[in-house]
Amino acid sequence: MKILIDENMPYAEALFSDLGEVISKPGRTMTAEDLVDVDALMIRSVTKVNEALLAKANKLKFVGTATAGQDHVNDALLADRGIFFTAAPGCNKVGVAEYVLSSLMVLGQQQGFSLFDKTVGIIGAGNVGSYLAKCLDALGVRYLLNDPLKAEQGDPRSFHSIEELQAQCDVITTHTPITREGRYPTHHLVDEAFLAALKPGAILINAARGPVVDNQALKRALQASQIGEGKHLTAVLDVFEHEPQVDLDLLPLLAFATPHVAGYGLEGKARGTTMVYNSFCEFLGVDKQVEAASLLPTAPVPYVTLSGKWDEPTLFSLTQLVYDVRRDDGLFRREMCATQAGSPEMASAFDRMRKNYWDRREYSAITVAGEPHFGLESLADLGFTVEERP
Ligand SMILES: NC(=O)C1=CN([C@@H]2O[C@H](COP(=O)(O)OP(=O)(O)OC[C@H]3O[C@@H](n4cnc5c(N)ncnc54)[C@H](O)[C@@H]3O)[C@@H](O)[C@H]2O)C=CC1
Ligand SMILES: O=C(O)C(=O)[C@H](O)COP(=O)(O)O
Repeated sequence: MKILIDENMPYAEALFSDLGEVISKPGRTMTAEDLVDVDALMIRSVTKVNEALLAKANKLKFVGTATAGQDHVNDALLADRGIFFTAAPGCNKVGVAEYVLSSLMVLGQQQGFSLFDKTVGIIGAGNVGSYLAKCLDALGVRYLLNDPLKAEQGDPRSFHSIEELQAQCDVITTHTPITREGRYPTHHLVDEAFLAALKPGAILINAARGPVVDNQALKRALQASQIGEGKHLTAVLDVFEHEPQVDLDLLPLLAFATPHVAGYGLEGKARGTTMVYNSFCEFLGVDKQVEAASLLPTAPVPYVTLSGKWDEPTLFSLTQLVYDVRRDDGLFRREMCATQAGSPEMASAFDRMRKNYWDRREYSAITVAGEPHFGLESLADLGFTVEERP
């Protein structure tokens, strides 16, 4: 059996080699030719599964994407051809939420505000949005959810309109799929009118898909902010319209910019790979299942002892010890600015940074020890592993 995998899928080569012959290729440039005689295809978000890719897929029975988003896969086409399809919903929700928290805490330090005083608007209350809400609950930060689809499905949480978010929220963060059809399309959900309706000084974060935000409208709004006109907006983008190409006029206007790595924790990638692997084993009727946690190394700083009840600066230190968005932002700007807009070098640099991504961890990789009254419960709710000491 031949199994073709994206080379940017940690742990996949070792796991899938147990089941067949593994061929590993860059996901973005896979072609129809690569699928000749291939039985199973394991991908990430950069491989478009469409008619063109499947043109020579004479043996393909299984496609697995180790990602939450599925917009790169024509699932109806796979169903038509009788090819089994599986994804990894929720695999990287923790990484994305921790990306948002890092961005907000660093911005708080830079701009002189406390996250605890802010109201956060979460658009899209699925796996990522709900996990972020759980983290904000742990910290006691106010938030409003917007998700008309969940509201219509009878989800018992309290949902708010976009207008309410725009009027009340200091931060708006998008966690929807990219959709162009239906009653609630998300393509350019954040457009000129959306931006114009935000509170002055608002922060916008997009770690969903690039085209959820109209990048040209955002650029105009940020340019206006810079010359003292408009709303004084701040924007953080992990995803871009037309990536792996990046608008070099937009880049300097962003507070933080990263190459689609918000969900790139090692835990999240291991979950994505194992979810697909476990599903493939079930599909084959092979009695094997792998726990993502069993694949993970110990974190560089696995244990921290608190000397007292945590406060905001301590929370900052603890969370940034795990993930500081400035690390990715700095490298990304250097890499992008060394290339020409629209060039193949820019695309290569974008993908290289993702392929060679560092071993970023999630909060759970650190055990925080302290006395029971040090506020360990909130840290546990935020995702840290905690150890109570008498
Ligand atoms: N930057 C990154 O590294 C990552 C990006 N993503 C992106 O984030 C998206 C969300 O991820 P998950 O939460 O795991 O997906 P999910 O499918 O669990 O949740 C998406 C939510 O968005 C809601 N939604 C759809 N259209 C909406 C609209 N017009 N307005 C408000 N809400 C709407 C849905 O009802 C659903 O509850 C993914 O589809 C993917 O595109 C996901 C993981 C990592
Ligand atoms: O899961 C998703 O959806 C994502 O956006 C991925 O985290 C992006 O990573 P790649 O699949 O492009 O490596």
